[in-house]
Amino acid sequence: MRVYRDLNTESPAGSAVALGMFDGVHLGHRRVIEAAAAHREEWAVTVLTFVARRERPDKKLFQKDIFTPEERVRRLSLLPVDMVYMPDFEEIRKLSAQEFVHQVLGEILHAKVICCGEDYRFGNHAAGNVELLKRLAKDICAKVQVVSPYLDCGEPVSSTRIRRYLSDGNIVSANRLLGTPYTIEGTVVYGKQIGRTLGCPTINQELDLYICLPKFGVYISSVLLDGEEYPSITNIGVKPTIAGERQPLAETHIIGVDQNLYGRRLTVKLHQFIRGEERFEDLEQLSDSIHHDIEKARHFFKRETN
Ligand SMILES: Cc1cc2nc3c(=O)[nH]c(=O)nc-3n(C[C@H](O)[C@H](O)[C@H](O)COP(=O)(O)O)c2cc1C
Ligand SMILES: Nc1ncnc2c1ncn2[C@@H]1O[C@H](COP(=O)(O)OP(=O)(O)O)[C@@H](O)[C@H]1O
Repeated sequence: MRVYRDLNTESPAGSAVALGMFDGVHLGHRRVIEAAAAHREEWAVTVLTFVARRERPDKKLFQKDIFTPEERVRRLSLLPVDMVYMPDFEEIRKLSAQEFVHQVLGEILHAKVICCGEDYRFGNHAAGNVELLKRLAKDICAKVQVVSPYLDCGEPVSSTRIRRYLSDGNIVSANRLLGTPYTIEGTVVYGKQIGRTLGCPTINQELDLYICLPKFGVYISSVLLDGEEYPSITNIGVKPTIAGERQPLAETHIIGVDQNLYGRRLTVKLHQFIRGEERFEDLEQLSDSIHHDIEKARHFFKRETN
């Protein structure tokens, strides 16, 4: 899969284009991509998305994304996609609806088939809708395929729903809608080296503050290490029991591993929320609670394998 971070490269051939933000690359997004991928024998399967602005001019944050753009690309790369165009939003923001279809979809992507969801908007001030897309697509001899919303429990699967589940700690529902577990990816950094004194060393990963963080608390998780998946337990939060700065971290104890992991880039999958983060009276109470959490994780994986 080739990834272009701007619109300067013309598609070498005709393409079946999936349009959308695709934040989360959830089950609904996959339907749109599958609709484009159904034309793979004939056309290159191309995802046209963009990197949203993170701050407003007044420095306030826009709505946070589920995943970083890098994670979005990684998830897209697991699907039948040949090319991803992911320009900065600024590059397409000013284009009128007609310019977007004629110039971007027509001249750059050579779109032959255009797939999108019912609520897809495009062009300056998001003025274009699916009806206008169908009309303008005729000018470039492309067909439009509108994919109806994919439902879960009778409700459309949406990035908004997933964000809400994440902030409620409902990781099971978030994972169901994502179609694959929510992940945290990052380099292992040094902490205060207290973990090992509690009998629970943890890999510490910094969290991107521009993404929608899961509810602070403890999660049953797993870590992919040298091609093998290990059970683990993760705390996401600011560890209020420990004095010091309050940068949110993901801290994960990997069960059955004793290895120096500093500097490694690792992926942690979250499976189940077990409790909120607490401020304990002392380190002994914290340690007791962590060991209780580890037991719960062991039990969870024992059930999974039986
Ligand atoms: C399973 C688990 C649960 C945790 N729960 C809490 C908690 O409820 N409150 C808290 O302040 N810290 C919690 N922590 C974070 C610990 O305080 C932290 O891992 C420990 O102090 C070691 O930090 P270090 O990596 O800087 O050495 C938890 C860590 C783990 C692995
Ligand atoms: N089972 C394990 N799970 C997580 N980290 C481990 C494990 N065994 C050894 N380690 C190593 O120990 C380090 C964590 O020890 P810890 O005392 O918590 O230090 P720090 O405060 O720097 O995170 C990890 O970064 C990793 O290199």
